[in-house]
Amino acid sequence: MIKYILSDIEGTTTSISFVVDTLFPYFLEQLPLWRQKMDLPEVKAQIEATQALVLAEEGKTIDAEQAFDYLEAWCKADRKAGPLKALQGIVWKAAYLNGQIKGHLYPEVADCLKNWKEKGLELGIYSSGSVAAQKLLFGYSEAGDLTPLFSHYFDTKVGHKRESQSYQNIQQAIGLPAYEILFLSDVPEELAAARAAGLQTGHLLRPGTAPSQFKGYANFNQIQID
Ligand SMILES: CSCCC(=O)C(=O)COP(=O)(O)O
Ligand SMILES: [Mg+2]
Repeated sequence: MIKYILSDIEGTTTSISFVVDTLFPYFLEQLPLWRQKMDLPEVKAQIEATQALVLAEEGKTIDAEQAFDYLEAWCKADRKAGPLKALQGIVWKAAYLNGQIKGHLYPEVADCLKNWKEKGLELGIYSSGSVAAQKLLFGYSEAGDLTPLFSHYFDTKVGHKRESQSYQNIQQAIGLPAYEILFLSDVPEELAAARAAGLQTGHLLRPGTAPSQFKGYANFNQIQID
């Protein structure tokens, strides 16, 4: 019996277009201003993390300006790199707080999440977006503040989404048997990794997503929890 629903964000609760056509352009537009703020501790930490990642991956030592160039290029390439995701969360914060951006949700998502919670299920999020960015999206969503619904938020600090060890780490953090956790995502490789860790899986087939070997659902209303 399912006791916990763990959901992906982009392509599952939220359209890919919101991320690619609203969030990423806002980040890229604001990035030149943040180059001027590279001494802020939270920005400096992500520059240093970018420098460490480039050194590890390419054996190259880069300065802070070059780190910003990498972050810009990674955003344009939709690379799910930890320092980029952390900086995006920092940059997006102002736009959520001043109402310029509201987190997109597919129409049935908020009500389904509330119904599941009322039925006694626990809810969690696992996304490549940073935990801070996840809380902004659900805290300032089109359906209001949904953050009280969630017991846990996981990002790639727990591991990458296509690796089964990440789901084992999540299962241990949640403290329920793996078969009582249902993971929802639009990406079959993520579902395969979750299944390998013993989780149940559901493939969200939002417009533009192709079916796979995993049980598919056009939207959250189709997911029956007994
Ligand atoms: C919650 S932050 C906005 C989405 C984002 O940047 C991202 O990388 C989402 O990836 P997901 O793992 O939710 O498909
Ligand atoms: Mg996704």
